[in-house]
Amino acid sequence: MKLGKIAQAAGISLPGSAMPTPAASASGPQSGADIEITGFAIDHRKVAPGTVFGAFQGAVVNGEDYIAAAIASGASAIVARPEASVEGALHIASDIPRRTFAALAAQFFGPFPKTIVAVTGTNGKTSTVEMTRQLWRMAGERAASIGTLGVTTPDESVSTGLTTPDIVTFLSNMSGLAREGVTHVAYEASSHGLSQYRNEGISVSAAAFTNFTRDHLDYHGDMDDYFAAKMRLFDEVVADDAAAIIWTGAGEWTDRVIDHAKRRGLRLFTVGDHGTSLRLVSRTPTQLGQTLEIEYEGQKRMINLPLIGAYQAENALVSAGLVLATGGDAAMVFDGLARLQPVRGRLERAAITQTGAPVYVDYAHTPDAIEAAIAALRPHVSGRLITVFGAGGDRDHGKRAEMGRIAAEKSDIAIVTDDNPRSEDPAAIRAEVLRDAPGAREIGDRREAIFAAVSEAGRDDIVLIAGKGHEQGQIIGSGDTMRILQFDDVTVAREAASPGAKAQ
Ligand SMILES: CC(=O)N[C@H]1[C@@H](OP(=O)(O)OP(=O)(O)OC[C@H]2O[C@@H](n3ccc(=O)[nH]c3=O)[C@H](O)[C@@H]2O)O[C@H](CO)[C@@H](O)[C@@H]1O[C@H](C)C(=O)N[C@@H](C)C(=O)N[C@H](CCC(=O)O)C(=O)O
Ligand SMILES: Nc1ncnc2c1ncn2[C@@H]1O[C@H](COP(=O)(O)OP(=O)(O)OP(=O)(O)O)[C@@H](O)[C@H]1O
Ligand SMILES: N[C@H](CCC[C@H](N)C(=O)O)C(=O)O
Ligand SMILES: [Mg+2]
Repeated sequence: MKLGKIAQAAGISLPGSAMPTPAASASGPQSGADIEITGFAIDHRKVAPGTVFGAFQGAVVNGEDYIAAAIASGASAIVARPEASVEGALHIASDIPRRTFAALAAQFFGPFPKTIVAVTGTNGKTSTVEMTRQLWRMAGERAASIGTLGVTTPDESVSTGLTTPDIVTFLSNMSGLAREGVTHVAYEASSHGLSQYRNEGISVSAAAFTNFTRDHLDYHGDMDDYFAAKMRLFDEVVADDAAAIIWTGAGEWTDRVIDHAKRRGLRLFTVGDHGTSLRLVSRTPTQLGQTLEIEYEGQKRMINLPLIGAYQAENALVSAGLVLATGGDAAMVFDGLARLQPVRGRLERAAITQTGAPVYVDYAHTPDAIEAAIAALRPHVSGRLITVFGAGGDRDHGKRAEMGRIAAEKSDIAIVTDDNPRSEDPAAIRAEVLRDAPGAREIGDRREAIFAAVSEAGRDDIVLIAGKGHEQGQIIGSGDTMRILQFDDVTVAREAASPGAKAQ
């Protein structure tokens, strides 16, 4: 495809073109319009002849340092800041190179599925995109989801390693899905992904907000900065006529999201106790799920959701909002809610101990999520709630003591263990988690901790294993010495619960 055609479709002017744009312009030895483009890359090691290379300043290295190497490998054009030095290829200069790159790449990779929706929020993104995919599938659509669980299509699920893949992977996945006949995609927009323009250039018909609490302050600095990253979804990423599906239970943050959506002129669709589009009138836990009374378009309905916990009801209703706001049929959506399958690693019942106590695996890795997971299980415990959890290394330190405090306060027994120590000393992470957790036990080895919890559990107790959910490994070390040791909470829980189980 010719660069001129790509740039024109993206609204970016190349030298000699009549169409100026304030954000980006191009200069270089030739106009560039006639250059035949073969691909897009953000890593110079993936550049082939005819590639457009995006040279971005990163958290670890400066991609501009690889411009010469990219040109040596055949890059035809470089998207970089105006001050970057580019010799021997067209310099597409931009003050926000990641955005300009995304806009160009999207023209190259399209067409994309017709209905694309995005979900942001501190917790609940994976659950919500997964439930949205399920609701569409039950309504007969060919649907997929992209997020922490990877790319899930009607036929398979493939891991990408990140919640929000890099822009090139994201756009090529999207076009691959379109080629497979997928028409509906729900994707997870993480704050890292949003601040790094990893998901741009496509037409997003609706965006949802689940909640906003502490996480990732290692990367974002403070809550306002973290929130601003998330708000790019509503301010810039979604289409002009998109819908904004907003959970109303997030206090002042809900009001702030509503302000952003209004300012952008989006169609507001509020969901929750105070939702005006989809109202949650009441919620009653049942043995295996919960009954939700909801009100939609003036009509009240009862839904038997086959999942436990307030948080799962919230995510399910936000998913319903996404499907309804993008043209889904109400009767099908509400019938679908009663048939939702559990999301992997989110309050997944992994085993029943020899004494009859259920063992749940959950992905809670923030203070708010630990609280939500415990609250979900509380109505189902007549004995003790035993929580096994830890905090990840090389991530927000400030959340650790808060996670410990909440787990110790809200559980009957809290066991602090390891969860992906990465480059840090695991004992030091545990010490931070234990700081405000009086009475909590410390068992560093995660397998031993799970075995201890399971052997402690009596008939009326429940065990919660939090933090790793669907993850398949324990990440130890970083850089060249990084290793991932196979570890799956569900498998270990089953081993611990089997007759004659031994930790070693
Ligand atoms: C902090 C962070 O988000 N880093 C991600 C980001 O890195 P960056 O842009 O800062 O990249 P960098 O490593 O400094 O390099 C800068 C540029 O030089 C390029 N480069 C680099 C080296 C080289 O030899 N050649 C080269 O061209 C890189 O491709 C990059 O474009 O872009 C990289 C490429 O897309 C990601 O792999 C990398 O994710 C790292 C591995 C990571 O751990 N990210 C986590 C924190 C993350 O993103 N998590 C979120 C949120 C999770 C959630 O709450 O759900 C997620 O969306 O997964
Ligand atoms: N709506 C919610 N409110 C509070 N806590 C929630 C909510 N949804 C999920 N959680 C908690 O957060 C955990 C992670 O859920 P999920 O994977 O859906 O979130 P996420 O936003 O995708 O997380 P990540 O940022 O790691 O990708 C759950 O296991 C649960 O403990
Ligand atoms: N996407 C989240 C997942 C954290 C999961 C937890 N197991 C950990 O390693 O901290 C992150 O990268 O912060
Ligand atoms: Mg996720």
